[in-house]
Amino acid sequence: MVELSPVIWWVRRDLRLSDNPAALAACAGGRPVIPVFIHDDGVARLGAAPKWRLGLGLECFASTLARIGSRLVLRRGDALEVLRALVAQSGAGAVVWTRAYDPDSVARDTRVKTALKQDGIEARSLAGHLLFEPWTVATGQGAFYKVYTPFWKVVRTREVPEPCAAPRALPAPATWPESDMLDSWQMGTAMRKGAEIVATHLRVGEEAAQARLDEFAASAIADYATARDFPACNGTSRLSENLAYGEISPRTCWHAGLRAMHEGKAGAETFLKELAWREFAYHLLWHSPHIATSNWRPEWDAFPWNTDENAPEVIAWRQGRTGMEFVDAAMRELFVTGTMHNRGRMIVASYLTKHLMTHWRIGLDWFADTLIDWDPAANAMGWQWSAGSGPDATPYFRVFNPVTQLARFDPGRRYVDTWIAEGRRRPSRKALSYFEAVPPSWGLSAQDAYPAPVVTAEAGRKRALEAYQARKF
Ligand SMILES: Cc1cc2nc3c(=O)[nH]c(=O)nc-3n(C[C@H](O)[C@H](O)[C@H](O)COP(=O)(O)OP(=O)(O)OC[C@H]3O[C@@H](n4cnc5c(N)ncnc54)[C@H](O)[C@@H]3O)c2cc1C
Repeated sequence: MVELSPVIWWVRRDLRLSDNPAALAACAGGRPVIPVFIHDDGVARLGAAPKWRLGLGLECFASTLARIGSRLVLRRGDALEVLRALVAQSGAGAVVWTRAYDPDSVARDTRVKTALKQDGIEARSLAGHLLFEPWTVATGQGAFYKVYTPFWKVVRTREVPEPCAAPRALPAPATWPESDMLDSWQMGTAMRKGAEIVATHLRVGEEAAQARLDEFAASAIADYATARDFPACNGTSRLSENLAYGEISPRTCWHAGLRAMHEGKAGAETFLKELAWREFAYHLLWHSPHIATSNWRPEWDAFPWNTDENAPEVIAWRQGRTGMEFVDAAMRELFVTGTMHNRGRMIVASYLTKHLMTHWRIGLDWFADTLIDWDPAANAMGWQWSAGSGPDATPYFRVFNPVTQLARFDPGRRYVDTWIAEGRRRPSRKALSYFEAVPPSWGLSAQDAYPAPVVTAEAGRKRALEAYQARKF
């Protein structure tokens, strides 16, 4: 019997079988499916933590595929060259993938699609990473939304299709193309010894992601609207880690939120609103890709930001040694767990860009290196929102005071006591693990004295506001 020509499923940030339209499209015609992940420049450029976490996700996804009689082929190189070589080796007639929306991926995918079509290969990209394609949400005038609230008003009433079922099997080709060994990619090299510590906080893979969603929807979602603001509470879903690698689909999360809402769980609508913030971030990135690299409002180019990433106060910020407990606790949480509570992200970003008057790009780059849930859209929007330079941003003159924020959102000081060791008689295990995770070259010890503020809340605010008032725009 003549074997049907295979379909290549180009796996990217969609490490799941359930609700994966690209996976379904690949096996729809009963042709053999060759799942392939390509380590290209985009992967090479990833920061230490997301690259390492991606490697763990790939390992897990390869086992998922093996359980249904398939494999994950790993190849390294330029995406188009790799795909062309695979087509030639396997006789594949089609390539399918899930769409990405960041400018580099869009440019690469456009080039790949055009070239494959010219080669006579069917090349199809499908939705799957978002609830709504960014170009399908538009104002009455056909423009894109720059402010979240009207965006939310439009998308909240939209029908989100139910998640689709996972394929039970992916037909295997008669001969599997050769594959790199994942270990040879050394995805975790830049994490050094920190990996061992961060690893204890991860939940990797599709099953873990679904379990996380189920647990959240069964309990914490009810109090989410208030508990989500208190970093000492386990009040949020923590799904950003899995959404970042596509280990769960946003539709699956959305429908779990809708069900919880219909069951009368009070916090469910707020959860849907947060999922819509993720959509909004992609909406902005798609329509104004420069948000990832430069001030969304160009007048901010003239602002006197500090751009020296080695300035002592910036080093103190990165090391969680600013002397501002809320800021330091959050920066240490980041280093030990690979994530940071949203309240912490807003406070450390405000402190860096306002109290320390440092360019948001320095913070954005640090997050891109250290966050296991790094997301190109949410990170860019979060930093520009915090700095005041973005669309729908918090105004620059609204300076988060890290001292009053602490009193308000960590009234029992559980969060800061969890993460700061210095000066405590019995520091927590997590606070101590920070000193195990950091590079020895930082020269930090739990026995050090806790530092005095590099800039106090009042002095930093005054300096930031003076600079803002003296601005030429
Ligand atoms: C400076 C800054 C940088 C950020 N960088 C990232 C990043 O790199 N990756 C990332 O996923 N999020 C980022 N965020 C957004 C937010 O902090 C995280 O999504 C959230 O803390 C993840 O925790 P969770 O999964 O428990 O969220 P939950 O509160 O359970 O929310 C559910 C989901 O909604 C989405 N969401 C929630 N809040 C936001 C938000 N403000 N913006 C966009 N999506 C949101 C996330 O996908 C999240 O998983 C950033 C925020 C700021 C202020």
